[in-house]
Amino acid sequence: MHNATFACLFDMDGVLVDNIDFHVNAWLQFAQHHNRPLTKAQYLEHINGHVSADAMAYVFQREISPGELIVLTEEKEAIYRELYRPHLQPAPGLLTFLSDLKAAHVPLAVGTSAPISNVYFTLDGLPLRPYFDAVVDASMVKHGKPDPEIYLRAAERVGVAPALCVVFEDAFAGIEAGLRAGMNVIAVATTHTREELKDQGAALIIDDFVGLTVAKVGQLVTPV
Ligand SMILES: O=P(O)(O)OC[C@H]1O[C@@H](O)[C@H](O)[C@@H](O)[C@@H]1O
Repeated sequence: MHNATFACLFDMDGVLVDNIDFHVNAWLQFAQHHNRPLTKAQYLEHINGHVSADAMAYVFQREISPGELIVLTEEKEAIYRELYRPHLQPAPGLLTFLSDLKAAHVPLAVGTSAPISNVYFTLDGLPLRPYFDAVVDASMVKHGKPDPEIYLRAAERVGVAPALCVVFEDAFAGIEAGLRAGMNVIAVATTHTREELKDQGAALIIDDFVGLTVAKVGQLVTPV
C-alpha cells in the first residue's frame, strides 16, 4: 500500500463533474430573464469558479444585499440543476481514482465556490460524499476564489499542511486560489483548453482522471 503523505483537495464544478456548459446556459437564461447582458466569454472570464456573491455583483454591476443574494442565487441554481439533472455523472475515471486514493489513506476534501444546495445536488446525488473527509462550500468562507481561503480551510479540516496539498481545478480563479494557498495544482482541461491552461502555474494538466495514479500525484509533493 502507498504510504500517503499528502492530501488531495478537489474543486467541484468542472472537476468532479464536467458540467460547465450547463452552468453557462443557466447563467445566460438567468441574465436574459433579468434583462442583463451576458456572454459566454464574460462568464468564463468573470464568473466561472467564483462564489455567487461576486458573480451576481458582476452580472448586476452593483452590490447585492444578503437577502437578495439568496433569492437570486437559488433562482439561477434551480435553472442549472433542472438543465444538468438528466446528465449528472462523475467525471471520467473519477470513481476509480477516488477509490485508489482512499485505499492509500490519502485525506480527501472538496473546496467549492458553489452554494450548499448544489453541493447536496452533486455530492449526495451521485453519491460522492462518502469519499470525502471534509467539504468546504461558499457559505463557510468570507472570501471566494481567487482568494485562497476555501483551500486553506479545506487543508485545515483534513489536518494537512498547505505545501502537502494537491488541488484539482478547472477554473482560472480556482487555480490562482490553490497557488496563493501555497499548494500544488493540477489543472483539469474541461472548461479551458490545455493551451489556455498552460501558463497558469499548474504543475500538471490532465484531461480527466482516467489512468491517473496515486503515485503520480504523490510525486508532486514528495521529494524524490
Ligand atoms: O468550480 P467550483 O468552485 O465548484 O464553483 C462553483 C461555481 O462555479 C461557477 O462556474 C458557476 O457558474 C457557479 O454557479 C458555481 O456555483
